[in-house]
Amino acid sequence: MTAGSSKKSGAKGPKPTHAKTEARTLKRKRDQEDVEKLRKATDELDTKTADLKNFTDLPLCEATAAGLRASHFEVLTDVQRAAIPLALKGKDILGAAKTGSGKTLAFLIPVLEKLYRERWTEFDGLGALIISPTRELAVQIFEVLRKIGRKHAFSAGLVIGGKSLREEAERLGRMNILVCTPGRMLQHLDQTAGFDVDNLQMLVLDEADRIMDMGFQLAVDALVEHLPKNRQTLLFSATQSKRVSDLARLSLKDPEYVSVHEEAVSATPTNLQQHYIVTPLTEKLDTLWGFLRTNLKSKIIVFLSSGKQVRFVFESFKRMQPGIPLLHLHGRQKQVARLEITSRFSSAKYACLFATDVVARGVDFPAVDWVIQADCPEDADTYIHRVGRTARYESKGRAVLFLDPGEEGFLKHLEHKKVPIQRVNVRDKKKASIKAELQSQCFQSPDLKYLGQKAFISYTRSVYLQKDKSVFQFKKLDLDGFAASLGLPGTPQVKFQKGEDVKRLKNASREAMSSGSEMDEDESDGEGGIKKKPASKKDEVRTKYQKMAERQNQDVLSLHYRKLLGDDGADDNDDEDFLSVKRVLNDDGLDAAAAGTGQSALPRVVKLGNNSELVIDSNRREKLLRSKKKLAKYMDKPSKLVFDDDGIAHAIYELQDEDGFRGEGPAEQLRREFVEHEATKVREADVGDKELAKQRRKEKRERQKAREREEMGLAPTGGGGGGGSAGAAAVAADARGGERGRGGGGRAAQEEGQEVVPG
Ligand SMILES: Nc1ncnc2c1ncn2[C@@H]1O[C@H](COP(=O)(O)OP(=O)(O)OP(=O)(O)O)[C@@H](O)[C@H]1O
Repeated sequence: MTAGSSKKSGAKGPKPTHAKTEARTLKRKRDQEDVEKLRKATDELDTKTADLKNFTDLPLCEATAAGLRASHFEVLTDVQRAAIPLALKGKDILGAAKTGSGKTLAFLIPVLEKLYRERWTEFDGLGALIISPTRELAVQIFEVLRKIGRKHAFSAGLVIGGKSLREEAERLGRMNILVCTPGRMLQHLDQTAGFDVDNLQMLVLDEADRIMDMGFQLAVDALVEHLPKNRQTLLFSATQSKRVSDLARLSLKDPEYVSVHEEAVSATPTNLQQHYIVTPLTEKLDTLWGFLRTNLKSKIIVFLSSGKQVRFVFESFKRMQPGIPLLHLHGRQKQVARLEITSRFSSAKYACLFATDVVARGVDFPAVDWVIQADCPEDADTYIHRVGRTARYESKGRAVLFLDPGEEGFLKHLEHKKVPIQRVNVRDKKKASIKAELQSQCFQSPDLKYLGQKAFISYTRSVYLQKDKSVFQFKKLDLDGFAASLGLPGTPQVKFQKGEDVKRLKNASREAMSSGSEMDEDESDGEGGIKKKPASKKDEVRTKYQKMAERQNQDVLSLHYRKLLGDDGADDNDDEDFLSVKRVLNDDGLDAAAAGTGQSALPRVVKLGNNSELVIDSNRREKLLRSKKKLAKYMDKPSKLVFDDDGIAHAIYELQDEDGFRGEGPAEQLRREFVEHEATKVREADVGDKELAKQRRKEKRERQKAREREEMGLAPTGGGGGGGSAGAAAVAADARGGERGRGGGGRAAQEEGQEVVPG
């Protein structure tokens, strides 16, 4: 019976709720049949012989197929063709394929299919967990998941920190698929009450070798502890390790090795051109500058070894305006800034991004023309991942590695890994030195000089700490030349602790997380990890040099630099730095923490007037406050002032403002009037002066005559008339000459008068 006929007869139709229930039952039945069909097709699929070209050749549910169609994915890539059928069959997979070859879809499609086939609903909780070593990569995976999973009803979430734990925790319980970074996820597993992962069907590790690297080992161990053993596990990377210990750690069951490019002649994409330039460390920035200036219409990523290098090169090049938009990205920036920069660079047509290895892996920036490795990577795997940011999927790309002559040993490692690379030279006419320009920039800006000092120390330190001494030879570094090439006025002193290990330092933050201490996910200058819990002052053993370095640099720390740090505010507690500069000041200039405790153990800043500041962070500086003389050294130079009749201070020379000057008439006329006026004054003064001089000469002569007469025994001559005239002359001179008359002729006249007045 149809709904229409029941209406006609006037009889009541079935209740709408019944219709809904019926429809739902029908749908469930259809879905069940669909799932059965898919399972059968998958079982029948012979992974060795099947001729798979397109996604439509795979046994995929309609929702996944529709998502792929809508995202314009049609033809399978090699790794997708090899991995997806095996994963659909429920196998654990260890997948390795070149950068940009489409590994993301190779694991996301099986994730969606697995949950679909299990008829996963919102009430079943977390079904799949995808782990990425960096936030950038996690965000990207999440975006691809949203695109191809748009027709599915699963809920998916991104857990990468940056929000409060509670905010994230509230949503976690409702998610079917989570994309996360290891540390943050572990935090939730440890701390979020009611977050249940017992049902988890699938665990995916993208960039697995990195995640299994020592920095994340402990986090991953702890994370896996929480997960059910009975799950499917997929591991993917462009450089896959097959370490048995790693596989045991993840409890992989008879994993299938999918290594589609193992037989390939090169480990890097065939459409990637790779070159290296031998350029001494002291000329590296010149070479980089020259390169940028000649490639203004390009999209370029420049990899540097640390966040400090990135900041210095970005800041200094920005001031010199190369003519291409500059961006910079490193692990110490706030998440919002990082995401914004990533999206700006993604959408830019021409731009240069200075970055650390935080974007070396997995990140899929569209249409990058060049990857420049200005600092030599720590190993060949890092090289392969870095160059993989260009020439992705079917596009072309070019990469250039800068090597100091001492680093040419690195080429052997590349050869061993099947990386084809050719030497090129910089054309002589393109060579130009920017040393003088950098020197002038550093001279003008203490902030830049400060960044340069930090860049110098972090670079030399990283070379010193590298394990591979065949490539990284600290002793061969021309430290003075390097410092000069950064524009620094002197060579900062560097001193290292024995037994330091660059990887351990880079990863220290991540290792710390295994202790389960309160922490937030973040990254070191390298790749993803967990922000280190700041060591207490007591725990922190600081060398004499560290203390000295702090003092050396604090005077150049200005407001501007704090602004520069801005989003990088967490800087400097990162790598047990020699130059720890961490000042959060409240209104009265006291360090917030110090003010709270009433102690001066933490640095505080004292304002000295004339806008200068002094950082007080040691007893020596504390004492300095008591001596005005010593303090004067830190103050600006005094300037002379004159006070007018109203007691208002003025500079000795004050320039009339231009408008006022112009309002008084034409400049030439004013000049003439001024000259005339001054000439009249001079003439008048001249007449007076001549008169006075004449008078003085006369008086002198008369005095002399009087003395001569006295000596000859004669009585004074001239009587009243003579005296009168002398007196009269003196009065006249006095009236004329004012002060001058009183001091000279006036007194003479009095004397003469006494002489002439009879006694
Ligand atoms: N089947 C496909 N058809 C067309 N484009 C594809 C296909 N698969 C992947 N791509 C595109 O290729 C690019 C690289 O894919 P993806 O990021 O998955 O590479 P990857 O192998 O994970 O690289 P990496 O090792 O650097 O992480 C992406 O832009 C993606 O959209």
